[in-house]
Amino acid sequence: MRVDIVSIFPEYFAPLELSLIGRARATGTLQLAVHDLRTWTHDVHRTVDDTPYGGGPGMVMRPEPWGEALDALVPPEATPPRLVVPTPAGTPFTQAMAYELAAEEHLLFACGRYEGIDQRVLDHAATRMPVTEVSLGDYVLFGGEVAVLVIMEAVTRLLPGVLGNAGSLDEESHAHGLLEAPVYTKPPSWRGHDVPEVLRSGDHGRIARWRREEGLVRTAVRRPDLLAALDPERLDKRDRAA
Ligand SMILES: O=C(OCc1ccccc1)c1cn[nH]c1
Repeated sequence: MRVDIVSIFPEYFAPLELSLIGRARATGTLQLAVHDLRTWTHDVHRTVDDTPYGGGPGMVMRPEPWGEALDALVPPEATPPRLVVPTPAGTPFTQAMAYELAAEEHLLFACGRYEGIDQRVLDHAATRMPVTEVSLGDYVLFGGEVAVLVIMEAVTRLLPGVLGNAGSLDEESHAHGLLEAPVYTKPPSWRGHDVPEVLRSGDHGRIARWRREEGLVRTAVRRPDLLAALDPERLDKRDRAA
């Protein structure tokens, strides 16, 4: 997968050299390039923002630098990338969207700052490539950079070969629409707290049922919204009978 990131703070993305993402880059699974939006400014102050039409607080990112950046990174003959723009006004980012993005050949992340990017940048881009405005949650950050780090981690870990133990993908929270059951490791008793006996029973059917039950209870308590949206097809067949 090829990923381009455009930001006025390219140094935010140094962490993408580390750990499993660093290894995905070293093995060629992920080709990542980070670009400074100011590359595509031409004034002495390298201006990327201006005051908002219609008034209001803050500044808006000017369209021209973004237009030139996208022209440079998406030449007309190239297969267009999906343009991903983190914004509080976006579509909720979910594990399902992480899988969709992980299936793309080329992603281009645009990091907004200030009050956002002039809408015409996205409207024009949409004539040449798919555009996804995505929200990580109902809060406001200073800019899209941190959101891109989150999305990059969620997507990269789904790429083939990135996670050592492939099993850890299909058992994690949100993998089957439920929250994951609690996890334990040695010692069997710690500060007066014991590991649930079932997990040490060796009875794998019983353990699987316990984990599903615990996941259901957690989901009902913490995320009733997920329970309402639960697709019975994704539940284990034994649960559907229950
Ligand atoms: O703050 C966010 O993105 C950065 C951003 C982009 C445009 C204008 C202001 C801030 C964000 C919050 N949830 N998901 C994304």
